[in-house]
Amino acid sequence: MERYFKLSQHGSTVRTEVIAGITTFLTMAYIIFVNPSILSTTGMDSNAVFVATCLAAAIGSAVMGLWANWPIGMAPGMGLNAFFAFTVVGAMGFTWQQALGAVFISGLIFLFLSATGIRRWLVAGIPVSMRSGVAAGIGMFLGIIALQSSGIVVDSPATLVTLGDLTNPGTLLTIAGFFIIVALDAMRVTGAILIGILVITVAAILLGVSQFGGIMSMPPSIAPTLLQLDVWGAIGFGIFHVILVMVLVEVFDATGTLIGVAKRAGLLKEGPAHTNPGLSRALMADSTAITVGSMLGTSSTTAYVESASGVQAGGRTGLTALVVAVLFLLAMFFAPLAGSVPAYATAPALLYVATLMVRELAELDWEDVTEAAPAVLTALIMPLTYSIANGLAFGFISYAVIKLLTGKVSQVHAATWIVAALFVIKFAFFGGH
Ligand SMILES: Nc1ncnc2[nH]cnc12
Repeated sequence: MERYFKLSQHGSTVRTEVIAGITTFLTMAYIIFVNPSILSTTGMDSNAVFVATCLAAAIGSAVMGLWANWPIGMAPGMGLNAFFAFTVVGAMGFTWQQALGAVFISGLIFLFLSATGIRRWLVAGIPVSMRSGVAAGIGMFLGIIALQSSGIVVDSPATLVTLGDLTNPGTLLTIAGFFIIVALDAMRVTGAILIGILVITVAAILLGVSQFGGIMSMPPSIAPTLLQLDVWGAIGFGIFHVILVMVLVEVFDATGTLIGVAKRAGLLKEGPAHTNPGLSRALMADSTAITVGSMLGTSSTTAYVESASGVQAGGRTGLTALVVAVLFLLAMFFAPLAGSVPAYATAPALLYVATLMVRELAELDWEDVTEAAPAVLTALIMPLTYSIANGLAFGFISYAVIKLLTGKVSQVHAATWIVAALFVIKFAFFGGH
């Protein structure tokens, strides 16, 4: 284990990695309940999607751990599942089988881009300033997920967002959990985040704020979605523009998350990011998981920003991801137990990590607005449109345009132009979707 994962070389131990893996899993586990509820709006069997979600997350996280040796959990992504259910099937009228076919093809294209040098060239086109913007934006994205799921921030017809009901017991538990985690982590207590999550879970159950759902249940059948993808139907029905959007969002969602979380873990120190062997392998793991996931019956799998919580808990190697994988497998049998951890308990962990990741903005050269403005825009758009890929899109487009207008075109990488143009085309044809 030590030799395979190079634990001591990364300054980690088996114990730390296990704690990190449990921490990341707990912050991601909501997806095994949320994904079936979103995808079943297309007519997919929600029990089968539950199993497909657990298996896709387990396989993706295992490949990430064993092949890339990075501490990053994978699962079907939010945003990507909504695009699948509400846009491709709901609004455009494709069948869910054809949509799965499109996910499969998008995974193969992503794999092709990763295996050839194209993906590396695309990553090289992300300016250094924007990389800080990505990490900070991911922090703020975690922040809004936490603030919303805990009820601290709620929607408002007048101002879009507003303060929630701070007398709600669940919301108060989140706030208490945040203070517990910050205090424990400041005192360098091992497993601070995990302790915080568990303390709030127990308190929520004791106070009757959330229910204890039981421990075990047998997994349902995956047959209704297994190998149901319709690849030829997808091609035949002219779904190419859907595939293009999927590839664009998958590549930049994954790249953004991987760069942001790996930067936080100190895994991107050597050399430029685009030549980092870990990143190449991580993206191969990502694209493989997308393809496998579509065969099982779920929308695109991606690297999870919530992994930043395990990194904060000390996770530095693939062993963390392998622990996440094992827990997703177990979750098929322990769904009631996993469901007993309420959002109120994981929100404080995500909120704490959010506060840490925004620090990346300090790396910016604030004297040069042609660098700072696109980076800040990248960061702001991520939480406010609930999408990492949208943040990158705004960053790329504004970077290119601002450099053009200020006579600094020579500083713009060719890949930046191409990606900016692709995103403009995407927005022109798909609007906000
Ligand atoms: N699409 C996504 N990208 C990264 N992390 C996520 N966590 C949940 N959905 C995600």
